[in-house]
Amino acid sequence: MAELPPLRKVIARHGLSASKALGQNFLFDEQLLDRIAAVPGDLAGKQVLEVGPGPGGLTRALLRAGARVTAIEMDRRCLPALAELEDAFPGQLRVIEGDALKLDHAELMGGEPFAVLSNLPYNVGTALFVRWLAGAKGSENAWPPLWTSLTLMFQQEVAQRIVAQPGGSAYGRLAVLTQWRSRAKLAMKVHRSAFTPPPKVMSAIVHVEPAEMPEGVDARLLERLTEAAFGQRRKMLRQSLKGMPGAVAALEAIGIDPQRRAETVTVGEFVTLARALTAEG
Ligand SMILES: C[S@@+](CC[C@H](N)C(=O)[O-])C[C@H]1O[C@@H](n2cnc3c(N)ncnc32)[C@H](O)[C@@H]1O
Repeated sequence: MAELPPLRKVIARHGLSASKALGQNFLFDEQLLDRIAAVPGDLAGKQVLEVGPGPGGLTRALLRAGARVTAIEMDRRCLPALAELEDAFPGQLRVIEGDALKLDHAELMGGEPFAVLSNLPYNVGTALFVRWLAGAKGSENAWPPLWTSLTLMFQQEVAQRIVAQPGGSAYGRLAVLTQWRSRAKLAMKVHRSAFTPPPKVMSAIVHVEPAEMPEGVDARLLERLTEAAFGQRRKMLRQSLKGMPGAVAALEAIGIDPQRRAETVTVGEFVTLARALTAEG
């Protein structure tokens, strides 16, 4: 295996001070990076999309695991460090300079299945996550998607919202829109001190795999439903869903008490409600 210089040396050699504007917080602990790369399971020979490789800490771990990596980075200052990795792992790494929010990932990956691993600025990470959850090419019923798993670093509070169960304040739209056709788990917590510079908040890695798509449910309708229900989460459903034609009658028809609040409604119940409204509609 290629012998690589320590990441801190690479950063110093290429003058890569972390840019606040680009949301850069780098990871240097190679053992931690290897553990993150192991979250999706064996990656040997598999296609991986990494967004925001920066100086390439996670990229190295993925290459060591034998993955075939396509990495999208918008900070051109990082490209020379990434080019060194391309040389060290011939034929295993392809670096694309660009904004991941503006690229068609399925096209970039040649229409082949791929795992996604990423440590991104939190705002970009959440925007991409919502887009990946919408399925291939952002089309709501393109399920299963081309991605086989998403292993993503989030601010811990957002990670908890993704995996949340009913009954608590973390449970909301993000949990329902993730869990209705995916399995999501909190894979590991990452202390803020692991980053350079350390961010203000704690982080966590979430791992998501696509599950079977429930039949007869219009994804857009489910989105509208959760928006209305959680938009007024303290109110009873009969109040918060008043603006959605047929919703209150459908609640009664499927045996959900309209006096309940959104945060008590399970993902399965939201799916049943969306199915009833889809059939009506
Ligand atoms: C939090 S840093 C992490 C870097 C590296 N993955 C690590 O763990 O050390 C995020 C990286 O994402 C890049 N980035 C930010 N927004 C991006 C976007 N829209 N498209 C591609 N890369 C982006 C930044 O330039 C930065 O290198």
